Amino acid sequence: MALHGRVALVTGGAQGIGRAVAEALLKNAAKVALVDLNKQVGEDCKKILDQEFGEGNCIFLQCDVTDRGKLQDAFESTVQEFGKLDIVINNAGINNEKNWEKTIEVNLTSVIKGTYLALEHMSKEHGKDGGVIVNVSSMAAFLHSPQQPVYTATKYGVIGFTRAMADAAEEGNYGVRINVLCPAFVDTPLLQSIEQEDNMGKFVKYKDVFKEKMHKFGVLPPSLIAEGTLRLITDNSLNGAVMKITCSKGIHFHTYEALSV
Ligand SMILES: NC(=O)C1=CN([C@@H]2O[C@H](COP(=O)(O)OP(=O)(O)OC[C@H]3O[C@@H](n4cnc5c(N)ncnc54)[C@H](O)[C@@H]3O)[C@@H](O)[C@H]2O)C=CC1
Ligand SMILES: CC/C=C\C[C@H](O)/C=C/C=C\C=C\C=C\C(=O)[C@@H](O)C/C=C\CCC(=O)O
Repeated sequence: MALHGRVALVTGGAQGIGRAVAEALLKNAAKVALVDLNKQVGEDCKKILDQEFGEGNCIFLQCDVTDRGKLQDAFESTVQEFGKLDIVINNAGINNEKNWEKTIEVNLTSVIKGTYLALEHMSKEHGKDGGVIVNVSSMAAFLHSPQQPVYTATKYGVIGFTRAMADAAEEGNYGVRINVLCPAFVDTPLLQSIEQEDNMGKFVKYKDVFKEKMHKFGVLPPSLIAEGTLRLITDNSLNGAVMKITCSKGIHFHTYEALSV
């Protein structure tokens, strides 16, 4: 899929990885809807992106992705503003082992909601023209994080759901490719949460262990995650792909043993 003129919706688009993906899309002449809970950061981000890429290419929609109605409104507002929808990045995520139910709601349940809403607006089964969905998991799904058991579970879940949906999309001829992104540690505000008892709960006592792991594996720039995301969007051969991005191997793909059924 070429990006020029395409319309993308990015959840968690106000900062971090989501903002880097939005910037990369705008650099390639796509239109972007930033969907984010944080009104101030989102409006500030839009102002900066408007200055860099010109007005009319980016909108900010304040939305809590856990609120299905509000998320549906965000999809509809995006289509109303730009006339169509081609790309959905289900990126919004939190790291909270204290309020772990919230973590499941944001990191997994809302990715499922976002995927189903994306299909309602892009799939040929709904009379639309097709598109691409990228769901954001983590390397925590390959090197599970004892300090983040529920976060880890959500990221495992995103991979399983996305791979299953990719097969469903192919078998059902949805015209939609669905891929999953698994970054290692990335230099975003999310990393600050490991220091907070409000986020880590009883696991906060392991913050030095966590920091050692970050030192060992390194911390990636958000721009590299954006580069990988654009590859998942533009490479028409990729459906059900599990992209890993690490300091040691850069952008690469996880391969699974073929099922002997
Ligand atoms: N930073 C890292 O080391 C890694 C992050 N990831 C994943 O990448 C995704 C983005 O993370 P970062 O950019 O690092 O985090 P971040 O905290 O810098 O940005 C996340 C954005 O999502 C928004 N958000 C949070 N809850 C929301 C909700 N309920 N509704 C709407 N927006 C909401 C926040 O306001 C924020 O703007 C997450 O899914 C995270 O799990 C994956 C691997 C590594
Ligand atoms: C507060 C930040 C919260 C979450 C950040 C992120 O989502 C969690 C990451 C957890 C683990 C990261 C592991 C990184 C591993 C690597 O960088 C690899 O180079 C290690 C080598 C092999 C991994 C096994 C494999 O590739 O299958």
